[in-house]
Amino acid sequence: MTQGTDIGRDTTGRVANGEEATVQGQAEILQILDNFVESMALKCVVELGVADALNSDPHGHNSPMSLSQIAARIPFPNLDMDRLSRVMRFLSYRKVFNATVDKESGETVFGLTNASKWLLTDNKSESLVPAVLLATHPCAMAAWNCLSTSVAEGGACGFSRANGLTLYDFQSKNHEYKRVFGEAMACNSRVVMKAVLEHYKDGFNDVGTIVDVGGGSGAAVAEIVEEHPHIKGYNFDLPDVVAGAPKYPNITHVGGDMFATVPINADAIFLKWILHNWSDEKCVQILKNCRKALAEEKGKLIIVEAVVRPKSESLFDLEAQRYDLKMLVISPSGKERNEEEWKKLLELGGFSRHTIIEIPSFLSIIEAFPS
Ligand SMILES: C[S@@+](CC[C@H](N)C(=O)[O-])C[C@H]1O[C@@H](n2cnc3c(N)ncnc32)[C@H](O)[C@@H]1O
Repeated sequence: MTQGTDIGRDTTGRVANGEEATVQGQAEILQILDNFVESMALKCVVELGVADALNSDPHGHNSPMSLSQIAARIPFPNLDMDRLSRVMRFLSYRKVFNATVDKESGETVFGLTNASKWLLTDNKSESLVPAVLLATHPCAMAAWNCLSTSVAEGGACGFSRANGLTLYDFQSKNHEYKRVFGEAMACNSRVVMKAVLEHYKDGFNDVGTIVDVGGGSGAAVAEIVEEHPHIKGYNFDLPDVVAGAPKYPNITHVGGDMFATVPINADAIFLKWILHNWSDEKCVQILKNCRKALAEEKGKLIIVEAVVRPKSESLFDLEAQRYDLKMLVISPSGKERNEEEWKKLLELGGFSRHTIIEIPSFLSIIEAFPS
């Protein structure tokens, strides 16, 4: 019988000493390389509605379900049960679902885990379904195939190369993609705002007026004001964006251009997921305009953005690193920044002092104060 050396194992099945590091390296690359399998399996169960099926027990017991019980709750009459069982076996191995054997029937039954609860569609502030659908959308995936060309040649980003138009021009022509993109942004905002409101409560205590610069529909500032009713809120965005924004109590929509001026004086400016879209030069312009609009004594800027860290030390550090490449692929100048880059940018924009506050999210809060 062939001894184990040709497969990198000794006779006891242990990886042979001399080859240990090489085999370990192979396994590490395979783990990174095949991460797309997890993404696509997530997409599969989201599109089939598996988590919702597992949550659809009319008595609200959420008891584990066999494959056929899941299938009965999925609206696809030609479901291939063998394929579904393999997808479920894999995602249970990856701890997205909890697979156990039912003592009475001997059948494998599946239940939700803390991870798959985020795949429920009706769990608005705790759902990542729209994020799954955007990340795995064919137009988004095609952009990644142009990553190497965009790095090798510079110029257009992966998204423009793959889809023929910049992200925003493409959305104006492709309404399905625009909807998927918009829903993913709103999903991200709901999830992040929950963390901001729960973990930055005191940060709003001494704020009388707040402006959300690039606030889109105004949903974020509306949530802040709802939670802190002593605050008067303004939502500032491009004129055509605020023209279509819904009305919220205690919120005034103001249209304008943040590169020209922020035309409202305030105690605080909220800047969520704006600066990562722009080059350093453009960011400095925005920051200087925010600085001019802030109260001299107690004014502060509340930035909500990723902070890229060199090593994985907290739950979300990998996601912040990944987001930098996501920005690289969809935008010619957008990027995520590390602590040093934030410090430099803020100083150039007129904010000499800042504190980074970690919240349970892949975004952090950066409180910045005028000099
Ligand atoms: C990525 S979205 C972020 C929206 C929101 N802050 C959030 O976190 O969901 C960027 C926003 O910046 C706005 N924006 C782009 N250019 C702008 C400008 N020159 N002046 C004001 N707002 C602008 C866009 O309309 C959009 O609503």
